[in-house]
Amino acid sequence: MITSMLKLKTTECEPTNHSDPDPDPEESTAEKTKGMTVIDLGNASQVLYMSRFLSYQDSWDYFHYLDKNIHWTRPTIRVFGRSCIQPRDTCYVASEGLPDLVYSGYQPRAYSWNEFPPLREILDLVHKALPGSKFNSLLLNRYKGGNDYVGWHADDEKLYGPTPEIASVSFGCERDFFLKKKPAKRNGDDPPSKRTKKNNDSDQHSFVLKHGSLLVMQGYTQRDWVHSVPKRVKAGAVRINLTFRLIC
Ligand SMILES: O=C(O)CCC(=O)C(=O)O
Ligand SMILES: [Fe+2]
Repeated sequence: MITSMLKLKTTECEPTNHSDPDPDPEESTAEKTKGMTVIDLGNASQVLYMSRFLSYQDSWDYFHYLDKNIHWTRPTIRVFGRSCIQPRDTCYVASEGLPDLVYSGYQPRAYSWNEFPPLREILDLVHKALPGSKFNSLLLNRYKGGNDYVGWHADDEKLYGPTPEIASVSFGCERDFFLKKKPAKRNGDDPPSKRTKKNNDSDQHSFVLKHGSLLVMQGYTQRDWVHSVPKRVKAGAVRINLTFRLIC
């Protein structure tokens, strides 16, 4: 039950049918226990996915709270030496006394958990679902429609350490989430035949991140893989995503 917020009116972007059967991503390679699908990416990297982490109605209540109350901004960032407006809204929440986060030349202001009690509730639920996990910061994203996206990247900032665990909770419009293996480092001594490696099916994975779902990246996923949420022109509605992280 959501205790720390008022119930808000629903909008017409909410789908009415919420009892769809929910196929497992990549059934053949995935293991599933207690509603959690585990995808082994190899070399000590793995992804967990839970499509119904939060109930349908709680998820809409959180969505409306976050959409209305978070101090969203769309900052200017630097990508490949060029300044551009980040193609989605963002906000950052972190525990006190942590080193500042800087990404793509941008240092977000860190808000306190106390300002947004529902975020603490979601954090507690994530901790419960992932025994042994400990998150102390949160990057929020709001995709206002299908033109908003996040390009290929890894969350490999030094302050997260060598094997960051990143827990991602999604609300609202479903969007694709892609994972792709980073190209192997080239060895100049290799003959040309060895330098061009064909793409393998196991080097790419895709998920449709459902309303109320939880996706977790673990192990060396940030070192060896990149991920993205591409543009989807037909995705008209808003999606909100929370990524919980631990600053060491
Ligand atoms: O929106 C998502 O699902 C992913 C967001 C993401 O990759 C990030 O904030 O680093
Ligand atoms: Fe990311």
